[in-house]
Amino acid sequence: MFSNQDLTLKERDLISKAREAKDKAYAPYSKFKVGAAVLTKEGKIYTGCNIENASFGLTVCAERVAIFKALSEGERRIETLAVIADVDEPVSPCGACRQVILELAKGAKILLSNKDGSQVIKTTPEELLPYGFTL
Ligand SMILES: O=c1ccn([C@H]2C[C@H](O)[C@@H](CO)O2)c(=O)[nH]1
Ligand SMILES: [Zn+2]
Repeated sequence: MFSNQDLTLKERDLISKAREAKDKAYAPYSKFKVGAAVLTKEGKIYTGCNIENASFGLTVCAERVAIFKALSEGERRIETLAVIADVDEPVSPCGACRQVILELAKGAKILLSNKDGSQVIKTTPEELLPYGFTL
């Protein structure tokens, strides 16, 4: 476990971009706002927030929005993914996102932050989804 001051400036910046994205979350049902930010190997940043729907199963998580935004702009090399939510302990991506991260953010550094960055977990796609399914 790390805290903000143990992180590089780049890592801190990515977490603060994720925090800004969190404020744009559309989460009228759960009221649980999540933000994510992807940094590509070329240095571009794509952000995402969770977007819910009255048909609950259609909800898309912040992580997937950020990753899909990057991929849809042609990006294929994700260096770091940061995720943040207003929680005391680092936010934990759902199973669906873990599967997507394993395939689309292969080799990336994953930063999972609590609300104020006082607790940050640095992990990997493989650690998040051991024995994950791939083709
Ligand atoms: O890592 C996570 C965990 C949850 N959510 C969203 C999905 C839903 O909108 C709300 C409550 O689960 O939070 C995310 O976006 N990312
Ligand atoms: Zn998810």
